[in-house]
Parts: sequence; structure tokens; C-alpha cells
Amino acid sequence: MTATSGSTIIDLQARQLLCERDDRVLFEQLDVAVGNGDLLQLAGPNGAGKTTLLRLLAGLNRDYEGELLWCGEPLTDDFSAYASQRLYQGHLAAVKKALTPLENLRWLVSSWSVSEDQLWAALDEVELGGYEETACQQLSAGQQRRVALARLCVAPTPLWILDEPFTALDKAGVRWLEGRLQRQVESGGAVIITSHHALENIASLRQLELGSARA
Ligand SMILES: Nc1ncnc2c1ncn2[C@@H]1O[C@H](COP(=O)(O)OP(=O)(O)OP(=O)(O)O)[C@@H](O)[C@H]1O
Repeated sequence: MTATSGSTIIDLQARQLLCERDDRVLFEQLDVAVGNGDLLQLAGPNGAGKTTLLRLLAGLNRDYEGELLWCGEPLTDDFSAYASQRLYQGHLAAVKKALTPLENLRWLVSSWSVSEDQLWAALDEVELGGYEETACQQLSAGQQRRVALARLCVAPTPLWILDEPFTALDKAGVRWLEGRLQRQVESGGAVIITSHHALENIASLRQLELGSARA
């Protein structure tokens, strides 16, 4: 679906993608379209190519054949324009352990206009109230994941591309993230996600199953 959310149009298309790694075809003749209100889950077994496809869609890897288009133009034509509209979060929490949650979050959102009050509110929303100024090396894996996810509370980007964001979250964290994803698509944004977590509670969910890879 391609529609408008406020003034932002989300129109990401992959056409006839072919991707090989180590002489193995991960996927071929792959067509994908993501527009406003879409939640696309990339599914499939370990090694199927989910992270690889996610990184292609984020424009981070250009080792493929086929077309990747943003609003009808190749992603590479004006990559900074595309990058400013999408948030990419890799599968690692990737917080700097010597820094505090507040310092990490400030750095993670540094390309956006976010106030100090919003940073504190975001950390509170992910249940890190009281830990804002504790070094991240003293936090659990789930708490470190929450630091990284706090940026979703303030992200102005309409398209989120998230690799295994549920990793290490407890049940309450899972419920919170499901709610965040739901609100993102209900407000006209879009999400592309890899996850082994079932997301059937989100009505607009579409799944793309990878794994028919062959040698
Ligand atoms: N840079 C690379 N060079 C060579 N092979 C790679 C590279 N990146 C990934 N691969 C291979 O591509 C295949 C797909 O990897 P990918 O990480 O996309 O799988 P995945 O579906 O995300 O798996 P998982 O569910 O385990 O996260 C794997 O066999 C992997 O070894």
C-alpha cells in the first residue's frame, strides 16, 4: 500500500532482487513493496537471508542485482534523502557500555531534534527511570536493549527497519514493543522487521518467508 501520512509518503520497492553469498542464492526474483501503514515481517530459518535482505532494504549493502526504489527512484540516487526517512537498528543492542543510557540515547538521536526532556521521558517509557545516569556496563542485556529501543519513542522517521528488536526483552518489554510497532503503523508509518517472535496481534502484519535458498 502506498498512501500519505501527513506530508510523508513511504514508498519502498524492491524489484526482482537477487542476492548471493558464498556462491549460494539467498533469494531471487524477489519483489517487495512497503508503504504507509505496513508492517512487514521477514521470516524464515537461521541463515535464510533475513538480515541480509533487511540491510539491502536499509541501503547499507549494495551487493545485489535488481532494483531498490524509494519513491520511484533508485535508493542510491539520493541516499541521504532516503536515510533521513528511515531508522535502521541492527540485531545488536550496540550501546556503548562506558556511557550511561542518557548519553547513549543522546548520541543515538543526535541527527534529530530531540530535547533533554524527551530523552528522559523516553528512558522512563522503557522502564529505565532511575538508571538514566548509570554506566550501561552495569545494566542487564534486556536493559541495554531497552536503551537502544528508547529511540523509537522519539524517532521522527516514518520507516523503521528493525533486526530482531525483541531479543532479551522480558514479557512486559515485548508488550511495550508490540504497542510501539502498532502505533507506528496506525499513525501512517511503516515497519520492516526480522523476528522469530509471533506478531499476530498487529492487524496489518504481512509476512515474507525466506528460506527457499538453494546452492
Ligand atoms: N558478508 C557476508 N559474506 C558471506 N556470507 C554472508 C555474509 N553475510 C551473511 N552471509 C551468509 O548469508 C546467509 C544469510 O545470513 P543472514 O544473516 O542474512 O541470515 P538470517 O536469516 O538473518 O539468519 P538468523 O535467523 O540466524 O539471524 C548465511 O549463510 C550467512 O553465512
